[in-house]
Amino acid sequence: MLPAALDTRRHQPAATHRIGRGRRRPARARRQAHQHRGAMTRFVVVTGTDTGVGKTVVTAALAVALAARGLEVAAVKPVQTGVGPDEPGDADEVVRLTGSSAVHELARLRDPLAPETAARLQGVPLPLIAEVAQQIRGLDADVVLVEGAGGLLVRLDLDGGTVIDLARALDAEVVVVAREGLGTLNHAGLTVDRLGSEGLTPRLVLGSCAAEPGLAELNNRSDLPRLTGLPIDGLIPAGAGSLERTEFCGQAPSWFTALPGVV
Ligand SMILES: Nc1ncnc2c1ncn2[C@@H]1O[C@H](COP(=O)(O)OP(=O)(O)OP(=O)(O)O)[C@@H](O)[C@H]1O
Ligand SMILES: C[C@H](N)[C@H](N)CCCCCC(=O)O
Ligand SMILES: [Mg+2]
Repeated sequence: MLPAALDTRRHQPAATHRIGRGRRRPARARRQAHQHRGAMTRFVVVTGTDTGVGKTVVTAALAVALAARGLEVAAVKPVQTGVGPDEPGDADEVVRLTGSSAVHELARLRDPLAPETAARLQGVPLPLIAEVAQQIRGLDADVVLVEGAGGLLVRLDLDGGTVIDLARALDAEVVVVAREGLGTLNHAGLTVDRLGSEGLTPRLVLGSCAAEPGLAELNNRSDLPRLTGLPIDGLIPAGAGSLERTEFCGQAPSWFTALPGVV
């Protein structure tokens, strides 16, 4: 858990239990486990080909699927934009879907814009990517999921830092959430190519898959792996974001054929 002073969310998540887990291990056992895993913590950055592609829902689904493997999972939204002080943001959505209390939002800005733009308009600073990475490294978990804002090149600080810089600072795996419909071949291709040129090898997940896919959706499921060189590791069914927690936690592990953050 982040020390309270670092967890700048204005309101605590609803009273919740761990992701799909029963009682938390006693504090001494958790400290011993954390000391043991120390550098063993693995980081997964969840980015997307765009805003609104399903990064938050995928973050929640990954948290459930990893916890189902017996892993302690934490989730972080470094910068939330477009919500007021007492409105639910992405971190709250992850809490609602998973029941986890290990979910953190580090900064919140009023305008529904890119974090850099929203911060400039609000006249407030943003922590630099290096500072964000340091805070995230302080988390006590086997796997830490980090959701970006918008797509890959959206600036998360006032120094030009993006989720690419954060992934590099955390030596993180990168999950790219893509749409399944027409247009995704270009968006996913651009995103994957840019990550490759940065020396990062992403995984692909489709954020919202129709129960009855049309011509483009069907062909994209084979064209995306063929053109990006990446398998599709997860298909999140359309409507997943509207499921009740019990259904979401029961179904989420089945949506993935491979998981990041697992050695
Ligand atoms: N599988 C899904 N089925 C139905 N609705 C979904 C699904 N995934 C996402 N949505 C809905 O689409 C909207 C955008 O999804 P989400 O918030 O996950 O996108 P995002 O990529 O996280 O956006 P942002 O860049 O703002 O963080 C939300 O209202 C969410 O509930
Ligand atoms: C406000 C919304 N919820 C997103 N988190 C912010 C998306 C910024 C997208 C910027 C852009 O690509 O033009
Ligand atoms: Mg989101």
